[in-house]
Amino acid sequence: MTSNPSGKLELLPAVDVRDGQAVRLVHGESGTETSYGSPLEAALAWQRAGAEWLHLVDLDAAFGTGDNRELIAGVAERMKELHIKVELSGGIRDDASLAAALATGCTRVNLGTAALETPEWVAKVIAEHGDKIAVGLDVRGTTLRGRGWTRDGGDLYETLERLNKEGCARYVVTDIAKDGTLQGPNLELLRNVCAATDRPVVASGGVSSLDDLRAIAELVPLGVEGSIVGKALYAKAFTLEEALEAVAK
Ligand SMILES: O=C(O)c1ccccc1N[C@@H]1O[C@H](COP(=O)(O)O)[C@@H](O)[C@H]1O
Repeated sequence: MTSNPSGKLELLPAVDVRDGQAVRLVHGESGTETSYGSPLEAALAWQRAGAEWLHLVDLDAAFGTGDNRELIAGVAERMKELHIKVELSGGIRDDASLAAALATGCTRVNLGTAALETPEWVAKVIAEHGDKIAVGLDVRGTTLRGRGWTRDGGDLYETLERLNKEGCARYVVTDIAKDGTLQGPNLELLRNVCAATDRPVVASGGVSSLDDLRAIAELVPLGVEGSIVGKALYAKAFTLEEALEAVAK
C-alpha cells in the first residue's frame, strides 16, 4: 500500500538526548554513548541542512534514569517556530508525560514501552489523539523490547495485529540489532511489517549510506513513509543535503 502521496521517502534526522547532550548509542545500549554536544545546535544544523522532520528522543526518560524534559521542550518549541515537524519519543507512558509531550507542539509522539505494558491506556490515547500517536516497534528478531530496550515485551506480529485493530495510525520500526551500527537497514523486517499493516511505517536502524536510503525508498510503494537517520549523519558518512537529494523524486 502507498501511504505517502508524494511518493517521496521522508527523512527524520535523529537527536537523542542523554544527560543534556546529543548522543548516539550502539544497539541502544546504555554506556555506549558518543556525545555530539548541544541537542539544540544539532537540531538547528539539521534544520539548516533542509530537514522537514526531527526525531527527538529523551533517552534518560526511556531508560528511567531521569529526563531531559525542559531541554527537549525547548528544542521542540524552537523547531515548531522554524516549521520543522517533530516526532517526540522516550518516556511517554502515562497521561502526564503524554500531556507534557503534546504541549511542546510536537507533530506526533512515539510510544514504546507503554504499548507493551499498558495496552488499555495506549488504545485510549490512540482513540483520543489519532495520528498524533505513533507506536515504536523496537525489535530484536521478532521480539519487542521496552524499558530502554532492556526487557522483552511480546511478539511483534501479535502486537501489530492488536494495534491495527485499535486504530494505531503509524509505526516506527527499529531493528535494535542494527541501530547505531552503520550495518544497513533490515529491509526484510520492513517488508514483513508492511505486509502486516496498512498503516505507514517509519524505518529506523542501520542506515549507513545513500544506497541504504535509496533501498528504503524502494519500499515506499509497500507503505514505508520515512526513515530515521542517526549515526550516519553524525559520523559524516553523508550530509543531510545529499540524503535529501538521494530520495527526492
Ligand atoms: O533511540 C534509541 O537509541 C533508544 C535506545 C534505547 C531505548 C530507547 C530508544 N529510543 C526511543 O525511545 C522510545 C521508547 O521510549 P519508551 O519506551 O516509550 O519510554 C522508542 O520509541 C525509541 O524511539
